Formats: sequence, structure tokens, C-alpha cells
Amino acid sequence: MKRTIVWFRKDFRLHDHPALWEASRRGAIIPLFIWSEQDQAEYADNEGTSWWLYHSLKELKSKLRIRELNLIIKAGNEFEAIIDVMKESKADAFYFNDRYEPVEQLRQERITKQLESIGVEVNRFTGNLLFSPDLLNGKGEPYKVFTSYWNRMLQENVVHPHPVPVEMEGFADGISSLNLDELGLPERFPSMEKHWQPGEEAAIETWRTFSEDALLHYKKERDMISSGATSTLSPFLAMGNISVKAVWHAARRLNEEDSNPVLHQSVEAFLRQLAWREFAYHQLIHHPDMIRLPLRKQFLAFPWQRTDEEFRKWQEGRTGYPLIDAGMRELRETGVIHNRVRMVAASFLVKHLLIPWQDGYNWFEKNLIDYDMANNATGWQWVAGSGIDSSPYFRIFNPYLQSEKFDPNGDYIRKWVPELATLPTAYIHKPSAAPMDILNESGVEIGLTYPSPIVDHAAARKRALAAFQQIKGRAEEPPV
Ligand SMILES: Cc1cc2nc3c(=O)[nH]c(=O)nc-3n(C[C@H](O)[C@H](O)[C@H](O)COP(=O)(O)OP(=O)(O)OC[C@H]3O[C@@H](n4cnc5c(N)ncnc54)[C@H](O)[C@@H]3O)c2cc1C
Repeated sequence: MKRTIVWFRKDFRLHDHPALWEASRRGAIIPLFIWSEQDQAEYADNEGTSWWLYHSLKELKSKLRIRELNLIIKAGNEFEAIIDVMKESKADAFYFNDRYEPVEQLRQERITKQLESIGVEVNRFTGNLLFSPDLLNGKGEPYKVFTSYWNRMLQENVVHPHPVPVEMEGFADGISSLNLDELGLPERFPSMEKHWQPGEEAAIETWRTFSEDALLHYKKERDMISSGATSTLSPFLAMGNISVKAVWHAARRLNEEDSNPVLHQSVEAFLRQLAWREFAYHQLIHHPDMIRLPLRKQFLAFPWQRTDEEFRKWQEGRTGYPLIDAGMRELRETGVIHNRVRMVAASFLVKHLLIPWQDGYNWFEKNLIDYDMANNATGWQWVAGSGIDSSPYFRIFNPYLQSEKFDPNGDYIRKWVPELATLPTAYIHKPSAAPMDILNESGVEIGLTYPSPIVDHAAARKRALAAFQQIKGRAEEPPV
């Protein structure tokens, strides 16, 4: 009987798990999770993703248990852990789905070499993206423009997802394993529990609800902050609780079964967002230093003016700009921010406060429950204007206008900035402009119950453009 170890890492699901699927066709399966130092470092600063990991593992373990498979959990040096399991199980093959973060790439290359050098069959699969992200353009170069990448993607064949293997043969005799609770991951995270249910079952249910109720209006409504028109799949995709290929094909199937042009437009808009995720990984594998360094190198000389106090006010949602404050408070409470607000809040940090985007990246890395290295780096570089195919630096979001346009009734602000909840809609976006009697009636005292704006929008805009002028001479350089 052939025995294959399947290594789980941010692909905590049974459906469309190519490594698991192929291992099930080969013989007995030994599912393995390793809590190595590298994994511990990855989760150390983000309590939300640690909590999500705990529950993803718990669910995976119980789903495997029902099928008489035992999830083996090891800690410590990963190579030693793998060798231990190989010896204990007499497995002769090691299968896993690739990851694309620079440290993960190094790790999987190293393990592959080490195992192959001792005669173990190693097989790697594309499990968490639609394609392997190393596609190159006609000139043999990485893509620099999203639309070209998207057009290329549409010509490629996205492999159909595998179902959950019907027959999986387990092998656990004599293999030692830690208990999940020995890893020190948090089982409870009360504020997140109010908003999220991690795991594969919840992911599938989230997709089902979105596709039945909201997808039809996705194109028109996705930017409206309180519309509930987006999928909220990001934390599930980030942890691999749902397969992006499964989502892609399910959305396309809906299109094929229904001739409604509104649905067709919405499905296309949704698929484009999944494509941005692919494009983000494409960038990350070709520019592994993009989490720290600007892709447009002239931004290395950008005259940032970081102050700890302003940074703290942004983190805490006390900038005096209600939309920004609502977003930053939503982040602390739920681990996510609506994409529109993410863009405006990030832009505010980088352009209104002239604080380096890397500081914002780090804050999101610690606090986002959907934290994803490629998407986070791409998002920040897009906003800062230093990325590939990014928003030009001189386009500066006006937080007041963004608020009026995308939260017209102020519902989002009222929810997350309750001290402004009773302000009339006409003033909720810019309370500092409200007449004194209105403020009094609403119990708002600017500077006391709610901060006055930490910077003036017009002055901050002017200052940002002047800062940009200092590097503009070099601003036409193409991204590296
Ligand atoms: C500064 C900044 C940082 C960001 N950091 C992250 C991050 O760490 N993790 C993350 O998943 N997304 C990040 N995003 C992208 C985006 O904000 C989220 O993916 C989106 O808000 C998730 O909500 P949803 O699942 O309802 O999205 P939907 O609109 O339903 O989109 C479906 C899926 O497509 C992908 N997607 C959507 N928008 C983008 C985008 N702009 N770039 C890449 N993929 C996208 C996500 O996987 C998302 O779940 C960031 C954006 C910005 C501007």
C-alpha cells in the first residue's frame, strides 16, 4: 500500500484540494500540519488570523475524523517533523499545494530538495490560485498592466475543481501527534465571533448566500459601503477554506444558466476582482521585495513626514474625518474594512498625513482577518501610486466627497462612529462644518466628543502634491 503525506498550509478544506485529491488516488493518506517556527512567526502578531487558524484546523480535523483520517499535528523544525512522520508512517511520498509568499517559496524549495535527495516522491500543485502566477507576456516578461493580465487570463483554461475525494484511506497507527490545544492558538476571540464563523462549511455557505442574494447587484452596488453587495469571502480565500477555482467556475456557471445582462455584468465585475488577486500574486512572485520597497523606485526618495501622534490617531480612528474613523474602527472590531473605505483610509494615511505606506501595510498585516501578503502589498502600492498599474499619486481622494458618494445616508458612519449617530445626514460627513445649534442638538462637541480634523483637506492636498513634485522629475521611470 502506497502512503502519501499531505501537508496542509492555508488550504484548510477538503473540496478542490489538488494535493489531497491526487494523494487519495495513490493510496493511504497521512494529513499533516506543522506548527514550525516560521508558521508561528507568521501568525504571531495577528490574533484574528490565529483564531481563524485554530478553528480551521479544528474543523479540518473533525471532517477528516469522520472519514477515519487523523490530522497529524507536529511542532518544531519542519524537516525533522516530516522525517519523523515518514519514519512512523512508512510513507514514500509528500504532496502539497504551493504557496507564493517569498519565505514560503524558499521553504518549499528547500523541503522539496531535501526530500528528493533521500528518494521521497514530492508533488506540488496549484491549489490556492486559478493559475500558477508565473505567466509571462509575449515578450517573456511579467505583466505590468492589469487589463493585459486579465485578457490573458480569459484565454487560459482554469482547471475545473476537484470534489471532496469520496474514498480516502487513512493511516494513523503509531504516528504521534500533538493536540490542537497544545499549539497555544486562541480558541476564543469574542469581538470576531460576533462577525465571523471560520472554516470550510461557513465559506461554502457564505458563497451560497452571496450568489443567491447579492451577486446580481454586485457591479452597481459593490462600492456602496452599507449595501452588503460584496461577497465577504476574503478571509476564507486567505486561509484557503474555499477554493478560488470553485468560486470562479460557480460564478461562470450562473452566467451560463441565466441570460440576464445585469447578472452577466455583475459576474464579470466579480471575476475581475478575483483576477486582481491573481495579479497581486503575479506581482509578488516577480517582485518579492514589494512588501517593503516601492515598485516605482523614484518613490524611494519620497519626502515622508511621519509623526507617531498622527499615525496613532489614524490607527485608533480619531482623525476627525468620519469615514476614515469609521473604517479604522470597523477594522479593529471586525478584522476587515470595506474595499472602498480601505482605499480612502489608506490614501488618507499616505497622502493627507504623508506617512509611509509601509506603516499602513504593517498595521493591516496585524489587524486584517483577511490579511494576504500579495493583496495587502498590491493594495498599498496601488494607493500610494508606487505600484504597477496603480492609481497616479496626484489623484487624491477627498474623504468628504467619498463619504457623501458611497455612504450617502451616513449609515456606515453612524454604525462605527456612534458619537455622531444623531447628526443630520447633511453634516454627518463633515461635522466640523455643522452650525453650532445643530451640533448642540446632536450632543456633538468638536474637539471634545469628536476630534476636529487632524489636517485640513485642502492644505493636506496641496502639501501632498508639493511632496510629489520633489520626485516628479523621476516619476516617469517605469516600475522595475
Ligand atoms: C490598502 C489595501 C489593502 C488590502 N489588503 C488586503 C488583504 O490583506 N487581503 C485581501 O484579501 N484583500 C486586501 N485588499 C483588497 C480588498 O479590499 C479586499 O479583498 C476586499 O475588500 C474583500 O472583500 P470581499 O471579500 O467582500 O470582496 P469582493 O468584492 O467580494 O471580491 C471577491 C474577492 O476578490 C478578491 N479581491 C477583491 N478586491 C481585490 C483587490 N482590490 N485586490 C486583490 N484582490 C481583491 C478578494 O479575494 C475578495 O474576497 C486590500 C485593498 C487595499 C486598498
